[in-house]
Amino acid sequence: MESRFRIEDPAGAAARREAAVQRLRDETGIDEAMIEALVEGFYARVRDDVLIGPIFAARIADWAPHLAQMKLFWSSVALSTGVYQGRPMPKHLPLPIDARHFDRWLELFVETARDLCPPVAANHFIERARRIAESLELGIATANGTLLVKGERFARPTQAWTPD
Ligand code: HEM
Repeated sequence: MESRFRIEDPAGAAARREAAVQRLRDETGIDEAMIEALVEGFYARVRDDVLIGPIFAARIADWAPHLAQMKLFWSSVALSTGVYQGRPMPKHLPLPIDARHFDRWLELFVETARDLCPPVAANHFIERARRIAESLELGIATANGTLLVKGERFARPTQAWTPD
């Protein structure tokens, strides 16, 4: 009855989870201080960016809670700590964004990770950021009535130029 024992052994499950988190910390060198520096550094660049900065500025009045949430998110994503409880998809579906915005977001993320983290850690963050960005873009496309095939990108129709 190995499997029943496991289900009824929350202390054992917690210990196994803790060991898995520790393995990820050891393998990647990622810790809370690195996540904090990455998140702070990344959103400083985002806020200054002409393409995606205004999208955040229009929606985030108080950055402290957003940054705190993003640190929990990256702890969960990079180290599987489970400390982030949110759902990113519904927050992004109403945003006026497409492939161009995701490309810029990723460009800034890659630059920041490479500047602030050793290569193994940077690659670990970047690989996960790419996967999540792709799934958010896919979700946004679907919500806008476009089914993307693998490798296809979501482009909103550009506004026609009119003289004023
Ligand atoms: C064009 C790209 C993106 C833009 C403009 C964008 C913008 C935003 C904005 C404005 C919020 C705050 C929403 C709110 O609180 O109402 C937000 C939240 C968030 N974003 Fe993004 N985002 C982008 C891409 C990404 C990507 C690629 C990831 C993950 C790798 C991500 C992860 C998150 C998370 C975890 C939250 C917090 C959700 C929560 O409150 O639980 N975003 N984003």
